[in-house]
Amino acid sequence: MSAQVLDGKSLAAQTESELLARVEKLKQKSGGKTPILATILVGDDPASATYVKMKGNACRRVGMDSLAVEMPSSTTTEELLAKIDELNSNPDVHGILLQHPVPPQVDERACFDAIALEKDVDGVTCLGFGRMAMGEDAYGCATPQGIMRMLDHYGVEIEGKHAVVVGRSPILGKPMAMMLLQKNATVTICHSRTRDLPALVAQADILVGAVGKPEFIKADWVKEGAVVVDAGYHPGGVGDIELSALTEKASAYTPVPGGVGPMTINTLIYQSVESGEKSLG
Ligand SMILES: Nc1nc2c(c(=O)[nH]1)N[C@@H](CN(C=O)c1ccc(C(=O)N[C@@H](CCC(=O)O)C(=O)O)cc1)CN2
Repeated sequence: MSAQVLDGKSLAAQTESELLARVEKLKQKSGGKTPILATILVGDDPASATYVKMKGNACRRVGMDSLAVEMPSSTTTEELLAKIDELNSNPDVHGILLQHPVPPQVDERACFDAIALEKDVDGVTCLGFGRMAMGEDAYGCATPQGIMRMLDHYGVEIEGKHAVVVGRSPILGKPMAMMLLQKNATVTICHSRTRDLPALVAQADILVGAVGKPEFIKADWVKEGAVVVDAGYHPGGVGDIELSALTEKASAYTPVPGGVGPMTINTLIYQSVESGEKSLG
């Protein structure tokens, strides 16, 4: 039997029409004000510029505004911290997105953590992560939260399942593992020093590829009937998992493109609308 496609593109589009109505309602209630997402792009990485542009466009599609901040590749940590401080104090800004990666001289963790919790709609602060991991209220990190929203939408059962997350990055693998744990999965986190990765992947009822290497996870490692989530996107339109050979073997999978990527942006926008509602509504 062929696998169910967990279609992030269509779910994101469907959610955008709901968000458009919510923003419209907010405008009426607040005398024409809209939620505003500040996007910060540091340096000239073309892929990052594309993603930030996509985020600005998504804001406009739901009737929100974005405030695009662009800083040169010579930016220092202090300069970026000063900009984040300014945005934290700006009452018209409801969310702040600092695009990753920043140039190497910048202390990215310090800058992420400088974002005020109530404006951390991308879910990148340690405080937000800690609160989420403890089951407290916080905006989830955009990509793993987008994956959780997609699993929920498509009715994928998580409780009691063995979830294997391959990757442990601060804005993907680690929060992904905690979110799955919060939903009562039994979670294994694998990384570059994991021994016998194929054997662990083979145990996954839910497999998340978050390793950042093209087709690193091979189709023949994957258990028959697994739910396969590919959070990678690489040139040539491939993800972290050898997906082409899985369309029959998995029970469900996220395509690349059109799976996790659109849900990342949609979750950022969703959480920005929520933040706008908290302060304008
Ligand atoms: N501060 C952050 N930085 C980064 C994040 C993040 O969530 N927060 N994630 C990635 C990049 N990213 C968003 O920033 C991102 C990557 C890919 C996509 C996407 O929609 N991809 C499409 C295909 C791309 C295309 O058509 O050109 C897809 O998968 O269908 C969205 C967002 C790193 N940085």
